[in-house]
Amino acid sequence: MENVTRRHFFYHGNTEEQTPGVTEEKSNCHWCQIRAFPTHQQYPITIVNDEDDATLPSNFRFLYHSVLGEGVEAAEHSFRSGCDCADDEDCQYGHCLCLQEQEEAAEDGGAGLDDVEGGRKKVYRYHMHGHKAGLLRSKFLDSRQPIYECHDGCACSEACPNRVVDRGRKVPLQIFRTQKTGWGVRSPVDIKKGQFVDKYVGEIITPREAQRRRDEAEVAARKDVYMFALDKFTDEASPDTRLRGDPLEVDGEFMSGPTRFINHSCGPNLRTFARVGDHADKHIHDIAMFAIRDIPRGEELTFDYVSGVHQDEDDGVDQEEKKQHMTKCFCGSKNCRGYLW
Ligand SMILES: C[S@@+](CC[C@H](N)C(=O)[O-])C[C@H]1O[C@@H](n2cnc3c(N)ncnc32)[C@H](O)[C@@H]1O
Repeated sequence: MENVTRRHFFYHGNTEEQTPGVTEEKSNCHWCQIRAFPTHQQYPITIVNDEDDATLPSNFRFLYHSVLGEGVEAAEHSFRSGCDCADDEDCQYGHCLCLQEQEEAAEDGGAGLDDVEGGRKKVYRYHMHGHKAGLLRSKFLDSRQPIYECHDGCACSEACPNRVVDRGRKVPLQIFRTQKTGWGVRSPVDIKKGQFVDKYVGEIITPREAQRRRDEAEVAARKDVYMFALDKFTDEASPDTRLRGDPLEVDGEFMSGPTRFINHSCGPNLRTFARVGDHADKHIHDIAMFAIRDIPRGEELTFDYVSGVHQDEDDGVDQEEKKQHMTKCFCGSKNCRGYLW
């Protein structure tokens, strides 16, 4: 048990007057932090270690939502907009305001435009009906296009089929001690191909702050594994000035959710997707993780840390010399590339 948890284990219900320091202890306790998640009863996060005496880093704090760092702001209310589809069924066609750019992106990238029903183009990403409802459709599992969803600024209901990430995580997760790669994550329930698992949350920071943190880190690449650039909509020609220049980044090293403990695999079972709700918040878009195949309960969840990043083998540096400074990959998959970075 973690020291801080052990200290206040018997004083959970006590007030500060009864047990001075209890408030601070609770706020630093990982168990109290995950118990405070609104999804705790239905989809709890658990932490187990059957391998050694390690505990989660004491300077780590669980977050349910990302927090905005200094100099980072969400859009003003007057810039916000949502769709006006009064009928949830309508949020699958190209005329839904939330999906209009998805249609354009689909035309650009070739993945997305779909069936035409009664002359109306269906552009939704998720299965809408039947036992697959809510699952990302197979043809998009390889897509690099962002996912556009309806949100609380829309006229459709909370049950709208195009609000999968918006409704949040629907699977319990367990952070567990692995044999070779520190902490990892698994689920005590089966996860279906195309199912949304969770978002990567953390502190959203400016590019300047991100660079400062990299410079401060002993090994920049080691810091990089906790940082996600929110660059999906970066465009020098964008009329939205927040989308020009270097993007904001999410740092999950010291504040994040359970996905911060997901390890890398060269043959992963999850993939990350950029997801946006209100289009005014593209600069702080979500990083959403979906299963790319059926995952039986208990199997470790993994994603490819360097997916889509071109690694040049012939960069002029002696490969053997380079390997001495690289981190060995223990993913064990048959296509393992051997090194993390
Ligand atoms: C984002 S963290 C994942 C959680 C981490 N295992 C922990 O205990 O906090 C990334 C770090 O986990 C380790 N790791 C993740 N995947 C790995 C792999 N396939 N092989 C070796 N180490 C891995 C590396 O130390 C890496 O810097």
